[in-house]
Amino acid sequence: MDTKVAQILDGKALAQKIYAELADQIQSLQAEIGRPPGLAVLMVGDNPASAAYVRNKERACQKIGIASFGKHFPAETAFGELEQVIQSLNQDERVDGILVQLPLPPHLDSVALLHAIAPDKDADGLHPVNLGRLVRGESGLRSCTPAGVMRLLQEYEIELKGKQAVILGRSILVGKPMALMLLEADATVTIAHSRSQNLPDITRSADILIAAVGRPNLVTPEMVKPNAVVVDVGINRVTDDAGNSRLVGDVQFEGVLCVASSITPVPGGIGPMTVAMLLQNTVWSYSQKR
Ligand SMILES: NC(=O)C1=CN([C@@H]2O[C@H](COP(=O)(O)OP(=O)(O)OC[C@H]3O[C@@H](n4cnc5c(N)ncnc54)[C@H](OP(=O)(O)O)[C@@H]3O)[C@@H](O)[C@H]2O)C=CC1
Ligand SMILES: Nc1nc(=O)c2c([nH]1)NC[C@@H]1CN(c3ccc(C(=O)N[C@@H](CCC(=O)O)C(=O)O)cc3)C=[N+]21
Repeated sequence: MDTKVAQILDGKALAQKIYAELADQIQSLQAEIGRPPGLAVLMVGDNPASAAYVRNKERACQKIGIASFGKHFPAETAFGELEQVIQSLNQDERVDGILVQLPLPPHLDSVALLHAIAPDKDADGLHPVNLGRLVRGESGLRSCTPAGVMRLLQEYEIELKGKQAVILGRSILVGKPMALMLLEADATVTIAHSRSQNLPDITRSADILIAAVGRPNLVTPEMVKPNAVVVDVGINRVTDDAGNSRLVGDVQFEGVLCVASSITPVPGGIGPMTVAMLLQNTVWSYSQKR
């Protein structure tokens, strides 16, 4: 008997296509605006995973012609200093997008810091004004990871209308905005979290299953409905028996590959899409300066 294998939803390839489109857009806008777009990424402390993400963003910016204003601060930096930096970036006419890398060291109030970012420069879509627009279904700057999931599903023409969508995770960065975007696309949406009971019963009802938890192998083949679409947002660094470190998602990939109809890989799935949406948001803010 042949074993059926799911279609791989290739986020890396789609991200490359989006970069090419953004590079063209920047070229034509630059003649009008007279400067390149600018993105400022603030990182506080030394989180190795964040450092890799920041490097990826800088590389992508360079490739398509966005100026990066990266700033790295020691872990013990005071709230007031970061707030002042954000205020000066809010005023800086060369900067179209500002992102504060999360999580922040525990002494810093991340919500208060996110509120300090000017809503029209909020490339991460996490300011209350932008989250409010999303709740209302208005256009605006949208959270990059869920926007990247939607764009990837759209690229592969995956039907969402009327389908059962289940999201594992309810963070403000991923789970909650993901639920709102799927709802906007007319899916029937369920959000599960660490207190949800009978998780496998919930996940087995999903036509579209989104895992955004941060636990390797949380989603096993038994938890997946045959022919479901499985989106793995999780990014976890694990070390194997030989001592080699690698990235895995929240989904037991090899097992679920034989149950699902489509699946996103890690790496090469939603990670690259997140970076592409961040740059798309930056270019959108930039285009408003015409
Ligand atoms: N691909 C990408 O571009 C991105 C990937 N990520 C990755 O996505 C993952 C989630 O990120 P983020 O949302 O920021 O993480 P958070 O830690 O903020 O949220 C995790 C969520 O998972 C829930 N949860 C924890 N354990 C379980 C469980 N056993 N069963 C069901 N739900 C559970 C939590 O529930 P509760 O609310 O009850 O605590 C919480 O809602 C991480 O691996 C992160 O690295 C994040 C951003 C971008
Ligand atoms: N304010 C804020 N916004 C975020 O969006 C945000 C954040 N903070 N903090 C950390 C998480 C994590 N995150 C990733 C994005 C892309 C990759 C990515 O590009 N991953 C590649 C591989 C990268 C590698 O190999 O190092 C991939 O999955 O193929 C990873 C992780 C965004 N986050």
